[in-house]
Amino acid sequence: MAPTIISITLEDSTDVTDLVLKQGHGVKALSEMGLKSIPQQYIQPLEERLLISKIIMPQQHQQQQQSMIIPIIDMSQLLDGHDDDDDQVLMVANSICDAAEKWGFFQVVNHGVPLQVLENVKKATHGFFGMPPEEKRKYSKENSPSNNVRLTTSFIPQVEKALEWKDYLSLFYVSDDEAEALWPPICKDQVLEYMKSSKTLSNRLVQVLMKRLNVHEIDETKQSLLMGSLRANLNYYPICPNPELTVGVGRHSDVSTFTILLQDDVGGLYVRGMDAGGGGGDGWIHIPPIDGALVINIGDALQIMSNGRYKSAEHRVAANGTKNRISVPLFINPRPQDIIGPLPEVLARGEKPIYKQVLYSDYVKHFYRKAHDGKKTIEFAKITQN
Ligand SMILES: COc1cc(/C=C/C(=O)SCCNC(=O)CCNC(=O)[C@H](O)C(C)(C)COP(=O)(O)OP(=O)(O)OC[C@H]2O[C@@H](n3cnc4c(N)ncnc43)[C@H](O)[C@@H]2OP(=O)(O)O)ccc1O
Ligand SMILES: O=C(O)CCC(=O)C(=O)O
Ligand SMILES: [Fe+2]
Repeated sequence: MAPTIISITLEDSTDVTDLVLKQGHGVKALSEMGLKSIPQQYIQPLEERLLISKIIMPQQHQQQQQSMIIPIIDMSQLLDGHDDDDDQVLMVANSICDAAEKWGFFQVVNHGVPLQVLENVKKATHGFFGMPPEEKRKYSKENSPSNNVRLTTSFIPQVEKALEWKDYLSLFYVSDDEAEALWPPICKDQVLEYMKSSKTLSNRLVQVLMKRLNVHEIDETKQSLLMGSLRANLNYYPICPNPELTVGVGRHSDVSTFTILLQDDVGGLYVRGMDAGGGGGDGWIHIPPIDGALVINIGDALQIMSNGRYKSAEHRVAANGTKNRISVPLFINPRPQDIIGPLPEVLARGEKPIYKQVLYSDYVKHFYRKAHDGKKTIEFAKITQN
């Protein structure tokens, strides 16, 4: 679809807020106006920009050690119905749990989600953001018929000191009927298909991760606690005239149990590296796009339920000066009404809990109350020593 021509010039900050937020054109419209430089609202403080000096180059981490590489895991053995005691299955399961403990990030291939489903959802994302503004505006907070369908920009513009160079449509799954009635027709079927065909992968990942936590049977209550709600975000990062001054997404960890992320071939997702002692380092490692792969990252809810054993990794997205980028994270979460805390099976080994029991919707609301701030959200659930 041809880009919409917007015949206005930006003279002051009110124009930007009005155009991007109130009129719902998003940052995509700013990108398509051919600005020579980004409006001042998007200029991030120096400490939040991704400086080249902070990027850990692949050659560098190969030289440093093999153990600095974010794993790419072939899931076929796990999904092919082999016995759980099969040596190869055990090896794959161990790689998943090790990656979740060390990085909180890994990529999977042969994951069972048909590649056509992934292609369709990427195409549908472009389709949605390519619609005329008056069509997209129907899904903004002011116009959307439901809180479960929301088109917005940046992260939470009302509370952010500097905006992020991203538009996104957030779709919270309640039922097929609701999706049918309320989700944008241009992407509804493709997102539903993506959600449904990711179920086997999600179930298998959860089984494997739970086994290491001493949880051998996932009954209905546990299943719902770990993966009772689903949200898909359709992220659109348009070309940015000054990518070095802003961000696509600021440093954060997801609040999910875990996230399945589909990215296109543009690149720009970075995860925080590790220092020699295994703590968070100050370098950033690129998660390279791999055709047909999915990125898996552990979220805060699983860090809390595993009492800190699995790590919700801090990650960020760089803005891009030459290409539009899309990604489609699928957040697999507890239900809003669930109470989350360290699992009894984890504490049964005598570990002291480091997180308290919190209502998941309180946790998520706390996340949405502030701008992205690295790993600070999880402090909401920490037991404070006195
Ligand atoms: C990292 O970059 C991101 C990440 C994300 C999102 C990540 C995730 O969503 S992960 C999983 C989230 N968990 C759930 O969705 C659980 C189910 N949902 C809920 O529990 C509730 O919807 C709620 C989130 C707790 C809010 O419910 P409610 O009490 O009814 O309040 P609301 O009026 O709906 O919202 C209050 C306040 O929160 C913000 N907000 C809520 N939902 C969204 C959303 N989908 N997108 C953006 N902001 C949201 C918002 O500030 C609301 O205030 P308003 O004044 O706007 O009403 C997303 C984006 C990233 O860049
Ligand atoms: O676009 C990406 O690669 C990641 C986006 C992300 O981290 C998120 O939406 O939570
Ligand atoms: Fe994220």
